[in-house]
Amino acid sequence: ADRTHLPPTCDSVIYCHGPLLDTVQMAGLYNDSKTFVDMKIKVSQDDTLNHFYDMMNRTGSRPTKADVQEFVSQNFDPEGSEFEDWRPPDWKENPQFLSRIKDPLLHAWAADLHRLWLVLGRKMKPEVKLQQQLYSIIYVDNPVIVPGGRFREFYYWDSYWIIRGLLLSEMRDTARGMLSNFLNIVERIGFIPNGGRIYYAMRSQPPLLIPMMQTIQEERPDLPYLRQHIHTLDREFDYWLTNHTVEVEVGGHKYKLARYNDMSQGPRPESYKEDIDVARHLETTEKKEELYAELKAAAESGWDFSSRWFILNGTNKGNLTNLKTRSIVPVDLNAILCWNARLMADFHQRLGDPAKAEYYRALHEQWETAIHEVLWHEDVGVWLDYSLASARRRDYFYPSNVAPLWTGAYSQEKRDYYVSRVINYLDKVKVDIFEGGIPTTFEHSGEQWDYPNAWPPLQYMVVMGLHKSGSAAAARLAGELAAKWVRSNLRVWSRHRAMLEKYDATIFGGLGGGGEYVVQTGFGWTNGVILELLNTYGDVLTASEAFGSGAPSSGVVGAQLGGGGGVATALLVGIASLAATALGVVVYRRRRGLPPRAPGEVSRLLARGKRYTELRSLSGAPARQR
Ligand SMILES: OC[C@H]1O[C@H](O[C@H]2O[C@H](CO)[C@@H](O)[C@H](O)[C@H]2O)[C@H](O)[C@@H](O)[C@@H]1O
Repeated sequence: ADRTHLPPTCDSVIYCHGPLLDTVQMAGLYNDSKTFVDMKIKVSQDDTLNHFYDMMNRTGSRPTKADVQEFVSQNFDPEGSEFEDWRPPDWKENPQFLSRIKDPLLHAWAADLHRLWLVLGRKMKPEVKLQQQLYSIIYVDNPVIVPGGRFREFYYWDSYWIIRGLLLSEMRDTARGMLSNFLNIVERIGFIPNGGRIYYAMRSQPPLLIPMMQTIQEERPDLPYLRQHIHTLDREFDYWLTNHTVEVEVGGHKYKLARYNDMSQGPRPESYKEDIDVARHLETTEKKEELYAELKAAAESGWDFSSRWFILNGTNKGNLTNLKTRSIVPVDLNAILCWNARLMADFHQRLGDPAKAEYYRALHEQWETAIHEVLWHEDVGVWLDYSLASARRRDYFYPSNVAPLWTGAYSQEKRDYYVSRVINYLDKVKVDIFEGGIPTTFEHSGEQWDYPNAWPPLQYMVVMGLHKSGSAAAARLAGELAAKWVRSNLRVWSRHRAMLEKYDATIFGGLGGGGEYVVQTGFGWTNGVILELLNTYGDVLTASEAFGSGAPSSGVVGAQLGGGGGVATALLVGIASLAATALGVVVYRRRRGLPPRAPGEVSRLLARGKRYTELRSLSGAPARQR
């Protein structure tokens, strides 16, 4: 397709396209390409460009790295220059939800996480509003809570979990301020960009604005606020309907479903060199542009990057050059949009607009039908992504396969049926045998949204989907998965005093990795998810569990000991861990009705120093390739 008529990622000839960006980013001055595009221009855009061309003339258009570094130092202030000190005024000690957390260790940890909002709050200096052209940050009136680390600005889908966490912390003004920022941005830009920088302004992220409004309304109903902003919500929904839907024909019927997309030219400015390098082997500009579009669409999905978006000979093998994000209809995106339609019908009903309510009700029904007809698979017992390229399902495990349970995007009359099939599916793929959480995929591509990484929003979707499904078996599984996630996060916290953006599913207390930047700490959505799990399970959940319960015991012992050093402690932890793992194998197999392992088999594996990871091969799950 011809993409030459499309606009660049944004107008700025400094932050989004043009020779200056190309020269600086290709010089590779920083470990992280995002550093440069987050810097503030010292003087004016025109002066900066003049200084750039002076430097190019001086060096015969072949500047050395040192020349480029000097130019940047002279013309730009460091990243993060747009913020001033800010303490959220609505932060207070001891919000009520803490009292629901019975276990003293978990209680103390929750109080620490509540305190982290103070660290992650960002308020823009007034001059940012007056001199937008000197910054890449998108100005918003209200302070925000950011994810943390290199993510110094708001992120669209992250903010859903952040806002929920803030409400538990009784930080209503901050939460509502963030929602108001988003509503204001939809009015200014027409949709919510991936994140709060102009270089993100041509793509979005999973559409959670309408659920954010629902979250705020649920916590404290405010009809006038809803009325004031309902048209903005209409606009956000319409953006997705207009720019992201495709027609899918199955069994002679046509259905409308959504997929991620991109309508701009050029590589991602924040990962400029990385994208140019991936596209390097392609001969034509047209082919390069197609690949850039796939990269940007993958970033829009929030799963940047993942084998989930690879298509190679009809499989999910390959690498970034095989990205075909735009050709895949994802379960989670459609589950979220179906939910959006239901919420919008409800909002309009509450506001006394039956015509609009009916419009969204019809859309919701169509979406629900399409999800069932195209994405649900009776033989597998779950929803699966759909490939537009091959007109076939993509039968791979992703936590997002069960997203319709979370968003309620299925016929409620058949609830028990869907729920029991999904539990069987999760059991079949052995989703609960991983020591550190649910892995993102079973493919080890080296990308960050792949095995063995485990991401907070995905744990949340599965746990909450099961938790609220009304089935006792589902609730039990939800509780087990939640306990494992909470304890593994706690393990990392007790060792490193850090909350991470992602973890390693295969190691209790394991750190996430892979992808194009190092694992980040902070971390907005991680804290939000843990706070909500602690709020949900705090009356029964403990930081450790007694032996023999089938829970992952190996790391729990360490967490109890606070990850302390010393040979004796390490030995104790080691012995207890081996015993617990052996016991875990027995319990795991018994619970699933599997015959016990041959005598000595488990101890032989344990003696080889392999621990819980081996449980996966013992039970048939893929082995870790790292
Ligand atoms: O700079 C690379 C990419 O970084 C972001 O993606 C990752 O972090 C986000 C913030 O936590 C998260 O929303 C996203 O799911 C992560 O993959 C950014 O969103 C991407 O657009 C960007 O290319």
